[in-house]
Amino acid sequence: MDWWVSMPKVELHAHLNGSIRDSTLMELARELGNRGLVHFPDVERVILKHDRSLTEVFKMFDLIHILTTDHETVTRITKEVIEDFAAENVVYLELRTTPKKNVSKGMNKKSYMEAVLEGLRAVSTVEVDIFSEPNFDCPASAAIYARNNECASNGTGKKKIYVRLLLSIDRRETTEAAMETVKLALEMRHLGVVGIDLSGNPIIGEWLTFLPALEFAKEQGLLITLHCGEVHLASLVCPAFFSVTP
Ligand SMILES: CNc1ncnc2c1ncn2[C@@H]1O[C@H](COP(=O)(O)O)[C@@H](O)[C@H]1O
Repeated sequence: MDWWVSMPKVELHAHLNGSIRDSTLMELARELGNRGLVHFPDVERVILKHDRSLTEVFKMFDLIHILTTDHETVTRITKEVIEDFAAENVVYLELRTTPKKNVSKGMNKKSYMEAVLEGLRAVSTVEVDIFSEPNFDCPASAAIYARNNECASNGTGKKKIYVRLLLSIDRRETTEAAMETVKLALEMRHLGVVGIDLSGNPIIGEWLTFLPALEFAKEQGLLITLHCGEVHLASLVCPAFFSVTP
């Protein structure tokens, strides 16, 4: 195993829908293609393209969101993403995702997050710990070679990954929708949710739209992460972000 793979790692910036396996995206696209809902060759081209511009990145996310609209798929990608990070010896993962509504699939923000939690429970290659304080006192290698090691989790012989969740507010959302996400995060605090993220296309939306929800989150003790500075114009409002001291 390459040393950089075997080295225990902390991943603090993973977007669920930005971490899906290409093979899964292709499979989902092919299924929708077979049902006539997308034109598979076009989707395939987008998925396999490298060196995307920022605009193309956000078009890609719109496409991915078309492929991952139902609860089962959200559960599947969550499971796979955790297993993939664990396979690369990530021992602590902060996974962020935007709770979504999709009336045609009977999905609301809460049921979306329940599907994510179901994905955490479905992970089989590694023990997922969303509750306990991370303990990195065990030798780093214990996280990797947990078998027969007293640092191994509950005698399962599996290595362990600590996972914490952040709920993202998409810059396309309204103040009310942002507030709904914060309230959901508060409701799910005992389930590994530690914070709120503001993300999405930086040229869309106004900082003031999200401020009430972010201030409320902060008052309630949630941690906050903010995407800022990806494009020059949007960078100009970054100093305002520090009023909520992420
Ligand atoms: C390039 N840098 C970035 N800047 C800003 N937002 C980003 C991002 N990369 C990803 N996202 C945000 O994460 C969503 C996908 O994951 P989820 O559907 O939430 O799981 C994107 O739609 C976007 O809102």
